[in-house]
Amino acid sequence: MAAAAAAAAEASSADSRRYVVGYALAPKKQNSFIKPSLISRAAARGVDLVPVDDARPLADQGPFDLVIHKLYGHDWRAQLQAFSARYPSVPVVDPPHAIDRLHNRISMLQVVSELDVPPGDADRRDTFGIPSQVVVYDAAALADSGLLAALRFPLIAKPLVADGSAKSHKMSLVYHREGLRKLRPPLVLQEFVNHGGVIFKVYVVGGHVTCVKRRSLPDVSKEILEDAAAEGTISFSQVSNLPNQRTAEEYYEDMRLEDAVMPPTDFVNEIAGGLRRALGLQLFNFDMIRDVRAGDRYLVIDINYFPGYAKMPGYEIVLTDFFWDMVHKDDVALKEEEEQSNHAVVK
Ligand SMILES: Nc1ncnc2c1ncn2[C@@H]1O[C@H](COP(=O)(O)OP(=O)(O)OP(=O)(O)O)[C@@H](O)[C@H]1O
Ligand SMILES: O=P(O)(O)O[C@H]1[C@H](OP(=O)(O)O)[C@@H](OP(=O)(O)O)[C@@H](O)[C@@H](O)[C@@H]1OP(=O)(O)O
Ligand SMILES: [Mg+2]
Ligand SMILES: [Mg+2]
Repeated sequence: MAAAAAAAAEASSADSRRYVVGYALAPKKQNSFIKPSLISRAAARGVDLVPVDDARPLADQGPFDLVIHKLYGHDWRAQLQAFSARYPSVPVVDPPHAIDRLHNRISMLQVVSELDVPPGDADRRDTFGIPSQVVVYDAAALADSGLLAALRFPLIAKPLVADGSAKSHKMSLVYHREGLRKLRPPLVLQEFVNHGGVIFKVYVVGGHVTCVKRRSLPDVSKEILEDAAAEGTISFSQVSNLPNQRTAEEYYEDMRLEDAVMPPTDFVNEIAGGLRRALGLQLFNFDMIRDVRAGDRYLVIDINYFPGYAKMPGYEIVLTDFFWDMVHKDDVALKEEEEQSNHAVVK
């Protein structure tokens, strides 16, 4: 967005016009995202956040200048369609068909493999990709050694479907082949990559990108891998629950999150921008780990729609800016057109 056009649009909105953002979120998401600090920050810029009433048709509500949502299902889709038919110029963030791609852990990461990111800085050696993985639809396939030939243990088994249910977050670490027997397909078997116990979470909000570091699963030691008597499988759904030879707590005492080096900002921004374009989404985050075997190799392991933004530093400002940009899209485009035609006249 041209800075002058944005400033002009903002100045002209110093009038009393208020904008309404309708939000349709599950109760848990509403509690974590619609904080008083966000409501007041947005209100100060003329943007009011209003809940969508799930007992009434969406198209009968409003008027809204923007709709944001994280709800699924046939009925909700139909409601969004009816709304867009009645108010074609009101943006709906994000389109359900684009969100769908993130509900399957294969299609979710396929987009990373297909990403066309420019090489950027010629000196940069950092590369990115995804861990080797296969999809397993049934128990018979788990016994198929051909299918697993391409993978090296340890593996992490993830439910194929990533629909936000508690079940879809249940993971297992599988150290040995026998451990596979306990698993329940459909799932994705992905190589577990040692990454120093630190994960990078990259939050995308329209054109804004923030990368933060968090604790992750500890590395799997050589001793555990070589211990034939060790448990074949360990299940977990939250990293903090992970049992291990050394408890996660002991491990984390050794590992100082502050010491972890962040990936280069322009590298992260390019991946984030590429994903935003390829996915056609404005609100998502992705998890990235750095392979300890090659310090300049990064792997994207997860992409989430409308994640827990309240954990992102400065989330109120970032989200308010995004809402403001979305409700002023037309003003800004108009100003830019005007500016361009003025330039043309001066020439
Ligand atoms: N291939 C991998 N190698 C090493 N660690 C991994 C790998 N995949 C996942 N992990 C670890 O397991 C955790 C959970 O995996 P993942 O992020 O795929 O699950 P999720 O349930 O979709 O998470 P979220 O809560 O972010 O949606 C990661 O945060 C990371 O700590
Ligand atoms: O709030 P929700 O229920 O949507 O939970 C989301 C959670 O945000 P929260 O922090 O608000 O719990 C996200 O955490 P961060 O990656 O940002 O750390 C991430 O785990 C998403 O995958 C979850 O979405 P789901 O996949 O379960 O739909
Ligand atoms: Mg994750
Ligand atoms: Mg996820």
